[in-house]
Amino acid sequence: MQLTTPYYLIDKSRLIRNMEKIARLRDTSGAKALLALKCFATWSVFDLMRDYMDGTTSSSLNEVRLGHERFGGETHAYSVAYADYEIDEVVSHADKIIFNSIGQLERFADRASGIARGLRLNPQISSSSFDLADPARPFSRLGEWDLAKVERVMDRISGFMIHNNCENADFDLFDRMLGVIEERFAPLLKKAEWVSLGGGIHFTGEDYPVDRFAERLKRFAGDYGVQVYLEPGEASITKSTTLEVTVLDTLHNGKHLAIVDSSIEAHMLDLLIYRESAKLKPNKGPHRYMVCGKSCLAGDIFGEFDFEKELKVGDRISIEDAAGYTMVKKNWFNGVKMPAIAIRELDGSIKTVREFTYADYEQSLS
Ligand SMILES: Cc1ncc(COP(=O)(O)O)c(C=O)c1O
Ligand SMILES: NCCCCNCC[C@H](N)C(=O)O
Repeated sequence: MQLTTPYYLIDKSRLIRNMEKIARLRDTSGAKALLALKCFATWSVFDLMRDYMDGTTSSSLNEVRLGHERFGGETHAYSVAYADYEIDEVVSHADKIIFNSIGQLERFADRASGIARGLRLNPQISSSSFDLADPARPFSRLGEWDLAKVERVMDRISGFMIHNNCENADFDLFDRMLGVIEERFAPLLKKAEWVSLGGGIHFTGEDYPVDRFAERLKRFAGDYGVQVYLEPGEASITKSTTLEVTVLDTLHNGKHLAIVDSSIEAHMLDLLIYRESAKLKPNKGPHRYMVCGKSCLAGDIFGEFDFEKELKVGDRISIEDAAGYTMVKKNWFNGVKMPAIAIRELDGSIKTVREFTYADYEQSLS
């Protein structure tokens, strides 16, 4: 039976391709891999993912709890700032807690004395071409960079987290930036037991030199005597998922337009935030359409794509690469029907794991 659109469709066989690359990297480099829940937190596939990854990392109390309860393994807690009322519960779910600032560390170190504590370092360089996602942007609040200040709190921490990559598919750039990190922070790294190099490294992408990457991580671990962690979000789930939609209307207003039963604003928000087009395959043929969402936002547009045939009401469209920063960011703008979440199992069968109803919409408000 055809499922009713819209729905996100996670394909386990595609997900496994990423997982196998991650597992190979762990074996060859000795690095541990933690899923960044901020990017992808659809726990129905955690049973598959946990066989290939060491655990999760988080950005909030809710995420650390989800990681602990639904994924298991090693659970890292990080937040830009913890509130007094949440710190004890955060600690109860975590193996390690990483503070974003010395101020937070000093405030909460004693309440986190039962688990490993760390600090976020900001190396003041990044691979991000997006100001919005650049942790090293001017006046950044993300981590400490003053070596002397960090030296003074070394007795309260055993490791560091450094996240400065963003969709970085260029190994040489990663390598150079790690070199700068070593130059800047060598005295601190030598005193650490573990270092997380964060996420944003696209090592599961095609043609990424995974062996060189593994060798670099292993060398870094050996030089400083640290356990290296990676926090892949996008790299864990890239190309595993589609957003399945249906054409509701077609118009011609100088261009051919197709309106679908979804919304980029509500269901693939990152594309709108970063001004990127959605991806469609094969995107070939003589009929060009602007594929638009059904919210009232004038710019609710997935992109312009080429089709073999003219689109008509009822046609199905599959939007590619719809796992990262989508389901975790979906919202009820315009009350648009929220996509269900479905999984294509390894035997090809599809099961719906979550549907959202009017009650969910109503209960999201009061
Ligand atoms: C600290 C940290 N770790 C990991 C990630 C995951 O990044 P990505 O999904 O690009 O791999 C992020 C992204 O925000 C992050 O801030
Ligand atoms: N596709 C456009 C850029 C996406 C950036 N994603 C990662 C954001 C993450 N929150 C970060 O800040 O590193």
